[in-house]
Amino acid sequence: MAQGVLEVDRISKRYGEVVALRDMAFEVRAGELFGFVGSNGAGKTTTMRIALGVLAADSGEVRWNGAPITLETRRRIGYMPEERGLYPKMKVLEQLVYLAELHGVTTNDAHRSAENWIARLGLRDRRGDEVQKLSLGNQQRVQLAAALVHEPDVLVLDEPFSGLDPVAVDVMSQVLREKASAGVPVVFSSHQLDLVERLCDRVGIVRSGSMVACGTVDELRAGGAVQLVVDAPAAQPGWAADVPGVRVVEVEGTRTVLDLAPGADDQAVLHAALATGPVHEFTRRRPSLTELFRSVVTEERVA
Ligand SMILES: Nc1ncnc2c1ncn2[C@@H]1O[C@H](COP(=O)(O)OP(=O)(O)OP(=O)(O)O)[C@@H](O)[C@H]1O
Repeated sequence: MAQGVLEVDRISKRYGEVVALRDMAFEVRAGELFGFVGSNGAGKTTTMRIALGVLAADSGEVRWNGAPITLETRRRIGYMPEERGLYPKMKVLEQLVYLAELHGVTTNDAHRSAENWIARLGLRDRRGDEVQKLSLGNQQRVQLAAALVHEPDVLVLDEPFSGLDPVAVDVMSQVLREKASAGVPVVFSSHQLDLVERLCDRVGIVRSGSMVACGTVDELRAGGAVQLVVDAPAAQPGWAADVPGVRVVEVEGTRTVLDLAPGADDQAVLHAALATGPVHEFTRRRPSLTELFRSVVTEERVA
């Protein structure tokens, strides 16, 4: 039996004519922070709702520890929905205690845990305020506390970082890292790819309802095209256009970033650059997660 693993096994889902998910598959292991990325409408929220059991898949299965998700397992998942689901008129502490109790925590433990997360997430001064009176960022901190207050075995978070200030981003990152280190599988969606790249053990890129790339950031980058960064201050636009197997990705001031097709000759690029004048930098590198993501999304638009 797969212990401490959340498995999403070829789930499909249609909304009428719209195919939201097509054989979506991945797993999140104990102790792992998994970043779930994809363009708007790619299917992230639908996947998370199905994983939590609030939405049924047309086919496929989500398993926790090798068994299909049941009502009982659902209680052990900490979920942060995209449309934040707090009671606006309820006070912060009261609300967290209530939510913990709903998950089966005793009143004493619920108080202890709620106070702990309130302190940890910088909400001490706000614990007696109605949620609706908090700023959006603080409401989001409460939402994270709500996902954590019953000390869940799995964390599924839909865009937990959106709208947070940099300090709150750091606190959120630390909490997620700690939870993962304590053996909790953590999956979260985000459009902040630099953050995902920095934070996650593995990343899944979703396109049109399916997983199109999945692995560590290094594995994904190793699968991307080799890039060259060339700083040739005297070069005119189009200086590399005649070199076979080369595509200009972007121009940053005097630096040009180029994709090299397999088998393309980097020395031919160097010759073309030297023909324009001095060359101050000539570096091979792999694409960043953001660049990989862009190329996946571009393929989506072309397809
Ligand atoms: N209740 C619904 N009724 C009809 N279509 C829906 C419904 N919910 C989602 N969809 C469609 O399913 C597809 C996947 O949507 P989903 O919300 O899962 O994407 P997402 O990756 O979370 O997007 P975003 O990054 O914008 O939050 C989209 O085409 C969306 O329009």
